[in-house]
Amino acid sequence: MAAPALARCMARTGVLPLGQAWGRAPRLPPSPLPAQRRAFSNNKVLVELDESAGVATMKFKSPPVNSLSLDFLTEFCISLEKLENDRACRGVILTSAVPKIFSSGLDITEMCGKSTEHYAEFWRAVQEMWLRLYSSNMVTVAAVNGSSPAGGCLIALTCDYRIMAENPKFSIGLNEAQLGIVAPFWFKDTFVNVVGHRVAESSLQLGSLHSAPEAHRIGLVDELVPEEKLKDRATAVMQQWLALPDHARQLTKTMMRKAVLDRLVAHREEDVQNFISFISKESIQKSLRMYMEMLKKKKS
Ligand SMILES: CC/C=C\CCC/C=C/C(=O)SCCNC(=O)CCNC(=O)[C@H](O)C(C)(C)COP(=O)(O)OP(=O)(O)OC[C@H]1O[C@@H](n2cnc3c(N)ncnc32)[C@H](O)[C@@H]1OP(=O)(O)O
Repeated sequence: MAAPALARCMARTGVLPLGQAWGRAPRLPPSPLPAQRRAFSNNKVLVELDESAGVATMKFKSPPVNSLSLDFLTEFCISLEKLENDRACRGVILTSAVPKIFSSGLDITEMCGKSTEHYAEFWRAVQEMWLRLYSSNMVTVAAVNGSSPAGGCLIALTCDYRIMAENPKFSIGLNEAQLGIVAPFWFKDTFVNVVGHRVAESSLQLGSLHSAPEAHRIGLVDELVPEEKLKDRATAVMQQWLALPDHARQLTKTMMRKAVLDRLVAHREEDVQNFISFISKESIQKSLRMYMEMLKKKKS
């Protein structure tokens, strides 16, 4: 691949190949030192690590809508990898610093009118984000504090647990079909693993965006809480998960997710080529352009 974002990411962070990350020694519980907080930030995400609790909070901060651009995905992977390699961190809470939006999904402008090389680089970055998060040794909790269509929903689905603010105006779902595009098999597999085949089948075909209460009813999110309680509830859930020995939880997670992860790892390049040929079609480009125009018109 021609100087892809992930190659840069690996060069900068010394990231291990995915398979090796699984074989990593179990995390140690944090040492009983006085409470210590560390923070690091880049253009797209802000990370605060509470060393005494062993928990990091990663806040998406890419206004206006936290769209998953190539830059965002690269910075996300770098931050996640830093935490993954930090023995003081056993869990991460993903949330948004942008009011009312968790993430608007893949950045549509990255999929419109670009070169084949760009599509390949972008798609590899999307794959990498999912592979790293789905196989993370850390406990991952999504604190969904806003709308979360498509790729934004995928991020939440990829976590171990989802808590959503109970605002009925917030929606979540894999709405790709509404854009005239198709969620790839690993989006679908992740969705099926959370909500089951029947719900996933109709929701995916209709490209449904579910209101927060409906998302809870179909099991897309695990619980709803008032927005002002979201942070505290995510912290409490995290403590509950971290009360268990890491090695038992990690091995169980690996067992539950391995088949789905292995499927993409085995077909990664094929999946990139499939994305390129699909997204390059003139009919698909036209659908995406029309969708972007519709978003703009909605504003005026
Ligand atoms: C073989 C496999 C092939 C393909 C697989 C591809 C899988 C794709 C996965 C995806 O994630 S596709 C993206 C799907 N996302 C959406 O449908 C969300 C679209 N956005 C919205 O619905 C809304 O913007 C909102 C997130 C609900 C926020 O609404 P709000 O009213 O607050 O903001 P507004 O609509 O005015 O948007 C502000 C600004 O941001 C631009 N925008 C919004 N979403 C995206 C996006 N996903 N990518 C790029 N840009 C986006 C929007 O156009 C506005 O821009 P402007 O200020 O310049 O007009």
